[in-house]
Amino acid sequence: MGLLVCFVAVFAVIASYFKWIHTYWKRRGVDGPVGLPFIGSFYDLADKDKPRGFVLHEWTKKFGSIFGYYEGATPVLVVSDVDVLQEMFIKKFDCFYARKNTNRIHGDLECSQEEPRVNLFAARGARWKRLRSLASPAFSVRALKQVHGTMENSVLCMIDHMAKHENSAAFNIHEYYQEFTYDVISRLAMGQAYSEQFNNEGVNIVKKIFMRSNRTLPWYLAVLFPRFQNTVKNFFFKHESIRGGDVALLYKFCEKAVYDRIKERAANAEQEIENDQNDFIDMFLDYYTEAEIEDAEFGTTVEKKVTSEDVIGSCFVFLLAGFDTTANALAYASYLLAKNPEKMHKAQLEIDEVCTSENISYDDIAKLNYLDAIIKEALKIYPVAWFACSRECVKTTTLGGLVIDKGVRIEADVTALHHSKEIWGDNAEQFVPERWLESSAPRHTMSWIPFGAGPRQCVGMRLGMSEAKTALAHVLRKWSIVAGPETEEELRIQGCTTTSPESVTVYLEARF
Ligand code: HEM
Repeated sequence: MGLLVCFVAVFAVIASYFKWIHTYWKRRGVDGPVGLPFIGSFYDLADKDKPRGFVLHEWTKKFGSIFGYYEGATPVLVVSDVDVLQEMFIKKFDCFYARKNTNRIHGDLECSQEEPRVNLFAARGARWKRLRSLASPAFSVRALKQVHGTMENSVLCMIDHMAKHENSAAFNIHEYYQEFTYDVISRLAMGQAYSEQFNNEGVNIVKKIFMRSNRTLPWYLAVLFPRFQNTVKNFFFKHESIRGGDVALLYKFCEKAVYDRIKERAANAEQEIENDQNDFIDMFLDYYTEAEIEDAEFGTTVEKKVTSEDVIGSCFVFLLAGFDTTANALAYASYLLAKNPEKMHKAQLEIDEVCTSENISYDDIAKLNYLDAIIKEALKIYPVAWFACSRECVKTTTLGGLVIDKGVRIEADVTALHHSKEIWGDNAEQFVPERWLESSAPRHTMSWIPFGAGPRQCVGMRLGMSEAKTALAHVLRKWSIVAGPETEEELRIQGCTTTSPESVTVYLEARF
């Protein structure tokens, strides 16, 4: 009996705590969805078949450009007001330098003793600054020009694979883009020597990681008790939503690649042989140390040093981030082109005029303005990585006059921005690449943020854009992408992290 009373009392305390927490926004005069007891809106936002970006957008329509919800015990603010986003992403970056990472359960992301294997995407504070300063040179124009040949070679291999569909039955073009982007990132980041499209077991592993459901016990526990995230992580370490299953398999690839390279470099150094590798691992390992790194406070200068765990974490995130986003962007662009043949012909004319040699150089790509506009427009209509456009408040401050406490998380409703008639006019939701070529008044910098914004904007943006343009330029030079009876009337979009089309079914018609 005594035990039962205790249990009821503890339950009552927890329930009252959650009830009180769930009035956080109301107490501040901010509207929003009610959500379920304890878990708030987590369940609604964790459905793989209804990506959370769509749910958030429905709420924006109902509650306006600033509203709040609860992910378990954590208040989250959703913003689609351009000035408030500018304040958060840029002006007050010092108070919002952490990305919202609730469900990744990575432990303390600023402390290397707590979480040695952090990656650039999840890292915070001075750790993030250190990793970012190491990664950025790999994505500079100079570096991209150097790797353009390798990337174009992967495009040509994709074209060879696609050729079997020429003037033939409809097929899912998305699969080809997925093989292609995984191939590119494996070659650039992991030192894979040759193209391995349709022969790379990593592709299925990564696809499965992106298609995981978030409705799992460790995630429920982590959102319910954010203060105990680390305990949850340690207890469920081998669970597939943390470091088990496909995630463990992918980490194994990265571990092997990094440790093999460390050994190879040590052997080369002994024999005084110069390193001839030139991928991301090698670039990171130029700053390798076996000593433990003590990252200071955010805002202090960072030393360019990495541990093997940092490098493994970064390779892991490059494989994920470099694969899905660009493949999806290509699939959406292809779908829009198939549905809008007149725009496709316009792009083909531009490609024919600019790309007069067999190879398409980095400089040619820079001249393809209409193709650039097509990809931007595709990312406007279908933002693929809105979940990443988020921050966590690390120092209590204000946003748009509203007090934001440390620990509160903020998400941008990217769809609301990209589809806003106020920003883009009456044709906001239509496919109009021409809008990018008009010299009308410049739009607010937060109107289009498929790559995020501010100092934490996507580090791979240039690589993603140049990959997408090179691939589409080669495809459209050879074929027209044509819609037919099998082409989806509307795309079925899924995913808990990124938004991925289930399939994009098109025909390839030879042009010449
Ligand atoms: C069309 C392609 C891509 C899209 C739409 C995209 C989108 C995004 C977005 C929205 C963010 C969050 C930015 C923010 O918080 O402000 C991000 C971050 C990131 N992306 Fe991309 N991305 C793409 C391609 C790539 C590629 C090719 C790579 C690398 C190989 C990459 C690596 C990363 C990394 C490492 C971060 C974290 C950066 C940081 O926190 O400092 N992305 N990306």
